[in-house]
Amino acid sequence: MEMPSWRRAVLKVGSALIAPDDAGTSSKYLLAIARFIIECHERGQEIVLVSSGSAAAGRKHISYDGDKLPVTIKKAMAAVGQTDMMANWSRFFDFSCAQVLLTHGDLRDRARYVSVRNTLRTLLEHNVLPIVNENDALATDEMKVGDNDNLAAMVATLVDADALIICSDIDGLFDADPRVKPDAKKIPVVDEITEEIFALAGGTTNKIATGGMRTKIEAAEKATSHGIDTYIVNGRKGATFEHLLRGNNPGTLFKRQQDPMSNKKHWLRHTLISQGELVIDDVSAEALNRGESLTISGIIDVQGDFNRGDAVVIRSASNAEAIGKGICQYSSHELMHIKGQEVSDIAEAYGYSPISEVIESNDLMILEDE
Ligand SMILES: Nc1ncnc2c1ncn2[C@@H]1O[C@H](COP(=O)(O)OP(=O)(O)O)[C@@H](O)[C@H]1O
Ligand SMILES: N[C@@H](CCC(=O)OP(=O)(O)O)C(=O)O
Repeated sequence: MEMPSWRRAVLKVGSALIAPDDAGTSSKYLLAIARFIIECHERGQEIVLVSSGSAAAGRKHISYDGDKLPVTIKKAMAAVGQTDMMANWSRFFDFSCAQVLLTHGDLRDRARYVSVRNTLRTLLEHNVLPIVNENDALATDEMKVGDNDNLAAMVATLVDADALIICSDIDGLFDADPRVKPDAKKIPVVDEITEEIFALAGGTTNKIATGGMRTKIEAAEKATSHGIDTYIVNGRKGATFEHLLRGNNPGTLFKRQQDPMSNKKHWLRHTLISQGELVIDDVSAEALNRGESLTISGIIDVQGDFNRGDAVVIRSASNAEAIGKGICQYSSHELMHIKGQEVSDIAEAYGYSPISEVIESNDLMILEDE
């Protein structure tokens, strides 16, 4: 099967390929992947590599016998394994590699998001191979993306890639986990990611991997909604990369949506985590649907504890469904005092005149827009 051509791709490589035998990093599978990256460079196709495997690589430096790794041990393994993982990649290339360690905190802050985007674009302009991983050594639960499939999708939208290629230890998405159901069938193309597609996904049996199939489908959902074709392929097979170079689809292709979201709306929808909720009246809900901003007078209720600049979900009082998400210019504490009031009344009562826009239309994403 033919695959669409691409100019810039994000290539995600899972832990099972970096450190396959529980004995630190290995070149066993990376050689074919590195050859693929070199060939893409020679053709003028740009690659951003998102590489897992720091914790898997670090296992040989920090011994731990228990079954479930404590977070501190995993972080220590990631810190020591990250340098091994980078060194293992670098030795394959004549061009330079750059280490870029990110957390979700870097991606949900718009200024930091734009800054990372500029850095990655500059590295590509200078023919440097960016190698991205989550900054596991210091990321806390609140700060982290948590898995590199979703991180790779966020990076793909960040650099406006045309393709996201997720290299795993399996041939693609099957109608059930083939390790559990050996007669499961591979699905070559997914036109639309629905709940039925998510229901096919099981977890991982690999102790050091994070996602399993579910996070790969989440990543495909993020990327395809940004107009990025997404592939899940088997990185253990050299033939995979020969197929990719010939323009064939060796795994599962999740087709990009024809009507992708704008970069900022995508960031709001898929990268920002909401910290609270605003319940608004029907008049305001209609105004939002017309593309207007949300004002103080339309707010009926405020839920959660959030600061200025945090993302919040918006619901209308007459409908339980969320209608949108946006960046709030007020904290929950401030809004509790002024919600539902006209600016002139607030000025009279409190002696100051606040801005009436709680969420500007530019910082707002209506869910029906998708
Ligand atoms: N429907 C499915 N199709 C294919 N693989 C599946 C499915 N459900 C669960 N899996 C499991 O997902 C695993 C790949 O995810 P994971 O172990 O996290 O790999 P990686 O380290 O590459 O991210 C496969 O080895 C397979 O056992
Ligand atoms: N950031 C982690 C990997 C997290 C992850 O998603 O792992 P995997 O499921 O193997 O892609 C690491 O480098 O160990």
